[in-house]
Amino acid sequence: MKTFIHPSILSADFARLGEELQRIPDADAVHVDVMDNHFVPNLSFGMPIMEAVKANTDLPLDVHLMIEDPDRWALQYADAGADTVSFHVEAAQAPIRLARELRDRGVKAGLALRPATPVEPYLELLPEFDMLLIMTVEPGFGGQSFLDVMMPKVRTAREYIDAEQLPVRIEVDGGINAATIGTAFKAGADVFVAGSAVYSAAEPNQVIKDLQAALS
Ligand SMILES: O=C(CO)[C@@H](O)[C@H](O)COP(=O)(O)O
Ligand SMILES: [Fe+2]
Repeated sequence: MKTFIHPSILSADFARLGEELQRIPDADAVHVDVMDNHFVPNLSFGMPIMEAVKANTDLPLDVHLMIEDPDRWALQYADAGADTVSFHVEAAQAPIRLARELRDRGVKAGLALRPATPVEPYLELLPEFDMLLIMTVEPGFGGQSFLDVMMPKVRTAREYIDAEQLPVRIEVDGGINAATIGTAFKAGADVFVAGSAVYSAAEPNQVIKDLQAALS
């Protein structure tokens, strides 16, 4: 199975964002965490920073919206040059309509689940999506510990996606590092977000290479 490492710039130095983006040349995409202080108890950044990120990297942008009312805001991120826009099903009014609007714009649609949200009710929606984002920490902050208890959810999703032969990736987000990535991979994930593991290191790109090596 092809795998993808997506560093999260949430743990980057925002004062030097342009340079930070140049420090991860072996990343498969940049994970962009948008938080509104309502859906999660933290505020990160919105469209101006999204535009600055877009202007300072050629890597695809994997946008993770942790916001209320994504139906209202998600298309702006698509129009600003996202490769993928993931929104939380707990916050969306009309997830299928929104996924179709994103895909109509040529942008991949991702369905994100908080840790306490079961996957089973949403499996049949997956043909409408390109990615399932399974949170492996409570959304809101970088640097938290990986939740092993999410692995049955990843396995359930992997079994369904394989049985139905759906071209849907499974992204795990939160607490991914050299010690946890193998657990998530064995459960069936193929996209791995890593924020603090990458950006707290002296050489972020070496961490990306180490994570890739751990998967091979
Ligand atoms: O969406 C989120 C947090 O809500 C993540 O994308 C974090 O940014 C990942 O950070 P680490 O757990 O890897 O430090
Ligand atoms: Fe994220």
